[in-house]
Amino acid sequence: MNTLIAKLRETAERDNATDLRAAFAADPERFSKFSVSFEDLLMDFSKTAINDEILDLLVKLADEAGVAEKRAAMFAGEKINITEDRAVLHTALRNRANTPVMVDGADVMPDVNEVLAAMGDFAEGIRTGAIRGATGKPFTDVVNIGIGGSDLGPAMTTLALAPFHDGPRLHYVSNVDGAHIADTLKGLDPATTLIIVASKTFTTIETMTNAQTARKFIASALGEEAVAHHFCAVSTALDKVADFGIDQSRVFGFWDWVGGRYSIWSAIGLPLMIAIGEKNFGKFLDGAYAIDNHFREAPVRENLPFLLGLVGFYQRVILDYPSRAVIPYDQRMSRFAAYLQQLDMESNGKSVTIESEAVTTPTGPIVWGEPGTNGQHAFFQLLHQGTNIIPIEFMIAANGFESDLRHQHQLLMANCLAQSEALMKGRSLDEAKAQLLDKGMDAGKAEKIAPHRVFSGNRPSITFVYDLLTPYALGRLIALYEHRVFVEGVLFGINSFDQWGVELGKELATGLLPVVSGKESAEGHDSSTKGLVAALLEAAK
Ligand SMILES: O=P(O)(O)OC[C@H]1O[C@H](O)[C@H](O)[C@@H](O)[C@@H]1O
Repeated sequence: MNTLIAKLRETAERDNATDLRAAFAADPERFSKFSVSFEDLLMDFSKTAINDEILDLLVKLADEAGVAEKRAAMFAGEKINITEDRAVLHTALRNRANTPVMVDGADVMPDVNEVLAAMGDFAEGIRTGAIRGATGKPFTDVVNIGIGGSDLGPAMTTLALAPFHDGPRLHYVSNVDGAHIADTLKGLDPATTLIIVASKTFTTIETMTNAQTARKFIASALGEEAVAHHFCAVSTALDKVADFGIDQSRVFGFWDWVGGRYSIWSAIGLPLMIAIGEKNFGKFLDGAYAIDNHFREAPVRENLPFLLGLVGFYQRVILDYPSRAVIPYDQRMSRFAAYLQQLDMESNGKSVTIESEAVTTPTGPIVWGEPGTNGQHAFFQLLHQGTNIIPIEFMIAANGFESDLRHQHQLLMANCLAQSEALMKGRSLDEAKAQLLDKGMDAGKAEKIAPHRVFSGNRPSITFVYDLLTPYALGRLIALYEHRVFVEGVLFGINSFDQWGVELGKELATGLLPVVSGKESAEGHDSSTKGLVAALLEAAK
């Protein structure tokens, strides 16, 4: 085993380093030591079981793993996604300085700029009504059809940036379940509806199937010729888009060096741009670019994504916590955890190292979450008193957009801070007993009830604070998480940029389609699959 990892484990146990209350009691400077800021974004990780010695060891481990060199290789366009022989350059999409970024000897920036400008023209045309539907009416509704990276980014950000949404209404269809598209199209007027078909590969069965359903919705109401006016596409597979019958002038390309889960900055962001406008989309890119520079330049101990990665690695590998929860105290961020699930779990849910060996440490944690305060009334019981320790990442803006509802924002802030404080401090048996006795309970009953009211405390969390959730601030937050996933991936020793784990199910689904359609027998499948097929076919009779 890596000696630094062994040393980290030893240190964690020896110092009882997980005792957060003791750490706060011993050091009044703990907050200032273990919190960092970039612009108005503050990351407080003082409520995690980190100390100077552990941080030093983690920094050494990052040195040994070559995080800095690999970071440079990523930004420089080296083909660090070795299993697909691809560069990893989502950072080029928000390279606002426009410095050359070379892949295979060619600068990618002219292509990046060209697509961004074309998206801007198209988005503004839709927003102003200069581009209209087949019957001459302006578009009131836009339906984005895509799944995974071609859905989660634009869907999450459109919701998060609702206060900036002044374009047509946006709808997102992803699931192959016909219910999703049926419910979405119900109530929409084909004459004023624009369909965006978004797929990096343009082969994804869900998206292709929903696109055909949407095509019928347009063509049956307005005629085949209307399809050209009501469809556009976003893809890296321009030949396949042409086969679908979408006009070249309505196709916005991106490149194989943009991973699906990193593609919100590319033409996949078109629906967001239509919603909030070209200028605000530019600010969203600016925010990510600011974090890119910070990640590249800031010393490790002041570097938010780097530190977030180190703490995440420590919690996953050294302390062996299997999951982490992301809890934004922001209703508009309600899809943020879903977005992070793809970003993090598809990137770091791996069991093989970059050298094709079995990993020797745990890799990516299970990521999940919901906005506060809602989560408090649902699953926080387990976070406070359950038998697993689940580190939490809280986020809270200092200001809401609803200035007339400031008192509600104050309640939101108070709740966010109360949760991290409660998780850290807990309540001892003596405190619980004393509280009950104070309330007048008799001693015998207090003895029995008090254990149920004990909180172990020492439960870790990180809190992010920022001024206001603007396009810039959101761009910054997403890029921060992208680079955190990168840092952890390097420390795990894996390739964070492929996703072979989604393939097997896809292959088997293709084989099972004729079986569940009753065209082929289930022979050759296991008895469970055969039994399930029989039950479904019987019930569908
Ligand atoms: O954009 P597409 O090619 O349609 O792919 C959509 C999604 O499907 C796949 O199964 C991958 O796991 C995702 O990384 C991807 O974002």
